[in-house]
Amino acid sequence: MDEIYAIIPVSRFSNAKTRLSPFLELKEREKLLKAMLKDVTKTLKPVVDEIIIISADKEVLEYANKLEVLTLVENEGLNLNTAISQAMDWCRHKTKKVFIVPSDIPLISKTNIDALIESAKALDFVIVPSKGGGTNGLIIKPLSIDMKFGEFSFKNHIKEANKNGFDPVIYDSFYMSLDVNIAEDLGEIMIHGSGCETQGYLKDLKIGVESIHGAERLKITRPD
Ligand SMILES: Nc1nc2c(ncn2[C@@H]2O[C@H](COP(=O)(O)OP(=O)(O)OP(=O)(O)O)[C@@H](O)[C@H]2O)c(=O)[nH]1
Ligand SMILES: C[C@H](OP(=O)(O)O)C(=O)O
Repeated sequence: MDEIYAIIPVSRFSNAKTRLSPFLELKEREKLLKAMLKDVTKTLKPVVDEIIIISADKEVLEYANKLEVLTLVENEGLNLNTAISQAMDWCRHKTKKVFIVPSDIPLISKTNIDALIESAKALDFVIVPSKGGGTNGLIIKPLSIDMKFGEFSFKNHIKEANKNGFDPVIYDSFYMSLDVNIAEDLGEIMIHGSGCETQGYLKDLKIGVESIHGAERLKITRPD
């Protein structure tokens, strides 16, 4: 039996990062997702036994093949939580642990991923919080809790851990907490993401970032 597999759920390219649609066009959002997937898979490859990308989108799965990871076709009618459960079911007799990771955390390469994986091997439940109350990493035994991705999933995953008798360990990583959902998040990638594929793509788009001290922290710019 292997030690740990990463599971990366990926939505359809046509649904990719809809909250960025005021700022990036559909094709640009697809390219952003591809760049983020490159960063995430490159970071995970050396530290896990397998990476599984699960998606309902044929084109996403074709791209995943190019990244040389395993792919699973999501069953029809599933949502994010049930898709992850499908992937966990597929690997439950193959690996002791799964590391559930979203596709939109390109700064994962800046965190101490070896330390996270090593410490998690001896633990039942490790969770990485995201900005805004979500979950950007979960290391558990396959199917040992119900998936609660969605609104305030960090709090809900902790509840699930407690309900199932696990002692939740919180792994605090600034870089992994930064998922890319809105324009301001692109600014964080411009600030912290040197060397990342994702920053390279945003530079191609000539995305700029300025510090402002108003209702928002960052102003994101782009030439017309
Ligand atoms: N397989 C699968 N992955 C999903 C699904 N919905 C979201 N994801 C993935 O789950 C992770 C977290 O997604 P979110 O940040 O909540 O949403 P998003 O779809 O990327 O972006 P928005 O459209 O802006 O909400 C990302 O890796 C998504 O690609 C789904 O229905 N199936
Ligand atoms: C799926 C959701 O992602 P977010 O909306 O925080 O990006 C979550 O982490 O529960």
